[in-house]
Amino acid sequence: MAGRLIYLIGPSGSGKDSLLEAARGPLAERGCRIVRRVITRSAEAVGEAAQGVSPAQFAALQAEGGFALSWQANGLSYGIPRQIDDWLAAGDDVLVNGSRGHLAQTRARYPTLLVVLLTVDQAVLRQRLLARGRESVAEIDARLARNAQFRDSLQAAPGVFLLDNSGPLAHTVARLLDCLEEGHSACA
Ligand SMILES: Nc1ncnc2c1ncn2[C@@H]1O[C@H](COP(=O)(O)OP(=O)(O)O)[C@@H](O)[C@H]1O
Ligand SMILES: O=P(O)(O)OC[C@H]1O[C@H](OP(=O)(O)OP(=O)(O)O)[C@H](O)[C@@H]1O
Repeated sequence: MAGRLIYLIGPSGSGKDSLLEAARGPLAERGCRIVRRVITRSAEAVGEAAQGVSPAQFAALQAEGGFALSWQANGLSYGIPRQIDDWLAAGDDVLVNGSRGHLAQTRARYPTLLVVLLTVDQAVLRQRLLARGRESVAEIDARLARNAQFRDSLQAAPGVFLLDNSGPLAHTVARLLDCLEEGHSACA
């Protein structure tokens, strides 16, 4: 039986990367893979969760069909390696750090996907982005404005599992694992 694509989305700074890192071990124990993204971000700003490439390298990978999914946002290009289709076909679940802006296209390609929307209060979000210190204040403001565009429509959308990350990360990890194990209606 084919595995399930779990599409984790949420505003920049909501904690997607932190959640993936914290849940990496328990997810692996449950046979769920986490794919490493390809991003046109400098190598020092990416880690285990992503591979940094130049725009030319990204274009070459895309041209040779290397991506199952790809999108542009925040001035960067993001690619999800095509390898996920082999994993899914082999019956493994695959968790992807995705894009809200690319949700419709992802749903078209993977109709049975589980969408997990990470939410955080906007004021907390701003504090977390400032504390993370990866972007300039102008870039942070642009991310917050982008979040405001998506927030209301996505939080009310059917088939989207809302996962609040305003509290301790350990709670969010536990809730994610519950969702995957219990077959919440949005997880079915
Ligand atoms: N539950 C949490 N409580 C406190 N800080 C958090 C929590 N989750 C994430 N953070 C912090 O918020 C910042 C943004 O998290 P990050 O994982 O980089 O978000 P994203 O990948 O969604 O942009 C990081 O500095 C991270 O340490
Ligand atoms: O359409 P959106 O939902 O806004 O998403 C756009 C991109 O921004 C996030 O990545 P990014 O590398 O910027 O992660 P960050 O959240 O850590 O900044 C997200 O994972 C998407 O790749």
